[in-house]
Amino acid sequence: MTAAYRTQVVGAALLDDARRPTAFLAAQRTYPEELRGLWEFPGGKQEPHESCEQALVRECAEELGVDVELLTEVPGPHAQGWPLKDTAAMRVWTAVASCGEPLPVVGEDHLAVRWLPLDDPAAALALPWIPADLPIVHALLDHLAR
Ligand SMILES: Nc1nc2c([nH]c(=O)n2[C@H]2C[C@H](O)[C@@H](COP(=O)(O)OP(=O)(O)OP(=O)(O)O)O2)c(=O)[nH]1
Repeated sequence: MTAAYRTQVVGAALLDDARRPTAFLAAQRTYPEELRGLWEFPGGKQEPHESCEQALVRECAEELGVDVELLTEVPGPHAQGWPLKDTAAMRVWTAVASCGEPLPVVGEDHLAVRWLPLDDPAAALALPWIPADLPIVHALLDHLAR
Protein backbone atom coordinates (compact mmCIF):
# COMPACT_ATOMS: atom_id res chain seq x y z
CA MET A 1 0.00 0.00 0.00
CA THR A 2 1.33 3.45 -0.87
CA ALA A 3 1.51 5.88 2.04
CA ALA A 4 -0.52 9.07 1.56
CA TYR A 5 2.21 11.06 3.31
CA ARG A 6 5.73 10.41 2.10
CA THR A 7 7.36 11.30 5.42
CA GLN A 8 6.22 9.54 8.57
CA VAL A 9 7.10 11.47 11.71
CA VAL A 10 6.57 10.16 15.25
CA GLY A 11 6.25 12.20 18.44
CA ALA A 12 6.14 11.48 22.17
CA ALA A 13 4.04 13.12 24.83
CA LEU A 14 6.34 12.12 27.68
CA LEU A 15 4.39 11.98 30.94
CA ASP A 16 5.81 12.32 34.44
CA ASP A 17 3.79 9.30 35.62
CA ALA A 18 1.86 6.54 33.81
CA ARG A 19 -1.02 6.15 36.22
CA ARG A 20 -1.43 9.66 37.58
CA PRO A 21 0.18 12.00 35.10
CA THR A 22 0.41 15.64 36.15
CA ALA A 23 2.57 17.02 33.33
CA PHE A 24 3.89 16.35 29.83
CA LEU A 25 7.15 17.39 28.26
CA ALA A 26 7.45 19.91 25.44
CA ALA A 27 10.69 20.68 23.64
CA GLN A 28 11.86 23.82 21.88
CA ARG A 29 13.44 23.25 18.47
CA THR A 30 16.82 24.54 17.45
CA TYR A 31 16.53 23.93 13.68
CA PRO A 32 15.69 24.51 10.88
CA GLU A 33 15.73 28.29 11.11
CA GLU A 34 12.00 28.64 10.37
CA LEU A 35 11.13 26.33 13.28
CA ARG A 36 13.77 27.61 15.71
CA GLY A 37 12.22 28.59 19.04
CA LEU A 38 8.93 26.79 18.37
CA TRP A 39 7.74 24.03 20.69
CA GLU A 40 7.11 20.43 19.67
CA PHE A 41 6.78 16.86 20.80
CA PRO A 42 10.19 15.16 20.96
CA GLY A 43 10.50 12.72 18.09
CA GLY A 44 11.53 12.58 14.45
CA LYS A 45 11.28 10.72 11.19
CA GLN A 46 10.69 6.99 10.90
CA GLU A 47 13.56 5.22 9.15
CA PRO A 48 12.85 2.56 6.51
CA HIS A 49 13.93 -0.43 8.61
CA GLU A 50 11.89 0.34 11.73
CA SER A 51 8.30 0.50 12.96
CA CYS A 52 6.86 3.80 14.17
CA GLU A 53 7.12 2.58 17.74
CA GLN A 54 10.78 1.61 17.32
CA ALA A 55 11.48 4.99 15.72
CA LEU A 56 9.94 6.82 18.65
CA VAL A 57 11.87 4.85 21.26
CA ARG A 58 15.08 5.54 19.30
CA GLU A 59 14.35 9.27 18.92
CA CYS A 60 13.62 9.70 22.64
CA ALA A 61 16.90 8.00 23.52
CA GLU A 62 18.83 10.11 21.00
CA GLU A 63 17.19 13.46 21.72
CA LEU A 64 16.41 13.29 25.42
CA GLY A 65 18.66 10.52 26.70
CA VAL A 66 15.57 8.77 28.07
CA ASP A 67 14.55 5.12 27.56
CA VAL A 68 10.80 5.28 27.10
CA GLU A 69 7.92 2.87 27.31
CA LEU A 70 5.08 3.84 24.98
CA LEU A 71 1.60 3.90 26.51
CA THR A 72 -1.27 4.76 24.14
CA GLU A 73 -1.52 6.46 20.80
CA VAL A 74 -3.24 9.84 20.59
CA PRO A 75 -5.18 8.97 17.46
CA GLY A 76 -5.14 11.47 14.63
CA PRO A 77 -7.60 11.89 11.77
CA HIS A 78 -5.53 9.74 9.42
CA ALA A 79 -3.94 6.29 9.62
CA GLN A 80 -0.58 8.08 9.48
CA GLY A 81 -1.64 10.29 12.36
CA TRP A 82 -1.75 14.08 12.30
CA PRO A 83 -1.05 15.92 9.04
CA LEU A 84 1.91 18.29 9.39
CA LYS A 85 2.12 19.39 5.79
CA ASP A 86 1.24 17.93 2.36
CA THR A 87 4.03 15.41 2.52
CA ALA A 88 4.32 14.58 6.24
CA ALA A 89 2.15 13.27 9.06
CA MET A 90 2.98 12.44 12.67
CA ARG A 91 1.77 9.64 14.93
CA VAL A 92 1.89 10.56 18.63
CA TRP A 93 2.05 8.30 21.67
CA THR A 94 2.00 9.05 25.34
CA ALA A 95 5.09 7.61 27.01
CA VAL A 96 6.91 7.35 30.31
CA ALA A 97 10.53 6.81 31.21
CA SER A 98 11.17 3.07 31.57
CA CYS A 99 12.98 3.38 34.86
CA GLY A 100 11.60 5.87 37.27
CA GLU A 101 11.72 9.61 37.12
CA PRO A 102 12.41 10.95 33.64
CA LEU A 103 15.24 13.47 33.66
CA PRO A 104 15.46 14.55 30.05
CA VAL A 105 18.64 16.18 28.86
CA VAL A 106 18.70 19.04 26.40
CA GLY A 107 20.71 17.94 23.38
CA GLU A 108 21.55 19.55 20.05
CA ASP A 109 18.00 19.33 18.74
CA HIS A 110 16.48 21.51 21.44
CA LEU A 111 17.05 24.86 23.09
CA ALA A 112 15.03 23.81 26.14
CA VAL A 113 12.56 21.26 27.44
CA ARG A 114 9.72 22.10 29.77
CA TRP A 115 7.20 20.15 31.84
CA LEU A 116 3.71 21.52 31.18
CA PRO A 117 1.18 20.94 33.97
CA LEU A 118 -1.93 19.14 32.76
CA ASP A 119 -4.10 21.18 35.12
CA ASP A 120 -3.23 24.38 33.24
CA PRO A 121 -4.23 23.73 29.61
CA ALA A 122 -4.25 27.45 28.83
CA ALA A 123 -0.56 27.72 29.72
CA ALA A 124 0.29 24.67 27.59
CA LEU A 125 -1.63 26.05 24.63
CA ALA A 126 -0.11 29.52 25.04
CA LEU A 127 3.39 28.32 24.11
CA PRO A 128 4.45 29.06 20.54
CA TRP A 129 3.96 25.53 19.20
CA ILE A 130 4.71 24.50 15.65
CA PRO A 131 1.28 25.47 14.25
CA ALA A 132 0.50 21.93 13.04
CA ASP A 133 0.92 20.69 16.62
CA LEU A 134 -1.85 22.77 18.17
CA PRO A 135 -4.69 20.34 17.35
CA ILE A 136 -2.51 17.55 18.73
CA VAL A 137 -1.98 19.38 22.02
CA HIS A 138 -5.75 19.87 22.29
CA ALA A 139 -6.35 16.18 21.57
CA LEU A 140 -3.68 15.13 24.06
CA LEU A 141 -5.22 17.20 26.84
CA ASP A 142 -8.65 15.70 26.02
CA HIS A 143 -7.15 12.21 25.85
CA LEU A 144 -5.58 12.57 29.30
CA ALA A 145 -8.66 14.16 30.84
CA ARG A 146 -10.71 11.00 30.11
N1 LIG B 1 9.76 15.86 16.06
C1 LIG B 1 8.73 16.61 15.71
N2 LIG B 1 8.66 17.08 14.43
C2 LIG B 1 7.60 17.84 14.13
C3 LIG B 1 6.57 18.16 15.06
N3 LIG B 1 5.64 18.93 14.45
C4 LIG B 1 6.05 19.14 13.17
O1 LIG B 1 5.49 19.81 12.29
N4 LIG B 1 7.26 18.45 12.98
C5 LIG B 1 7.99 18.45 11.71
C6 LIG B 1 9.31 19.18 11.79
C7 LIG B 1 10.14 18.44 10.77
O2 LIG B 1 9.84 18.97 9.49
C8 LIG B 1 9.62 17.01 10.84
C9 LIG B 1 10.39 16.12 11.78
O3 LIG B 1 11.73 16.25 11.56
P1 LIG B 1 12.87 16.07 12.66
O4 LIG B 1 13.94 17.03 12.30
O5 LIG B 1 12.30 16.18 14.05
O6 LIG B 1 13.25 14.58 12.42
P2 LIG B 1 14.66 13.85 12.57
O7 LIG B 1 15.14 14.05 13.98
O8 LIG B 1 14.48 12.45 12.10
O9 LIG B 1 15.49 14.74 11.61
P3 LIG B 1 16.79 14.78 10.75
O10 LIG B 1 17.64 13.63 11.18
O11 LIG B 1 16.28 14.70 9.34
O12 LIG B 1 17.33 16.15 11.08
O13 LIG B 1 8.27 17.11 11.34
C10 LIG B 1 6.67 17.65 16.39
O14 LIG B 1 5.83 17.90 17.27
N5 LIG B 1 7.77 16.89 16.65
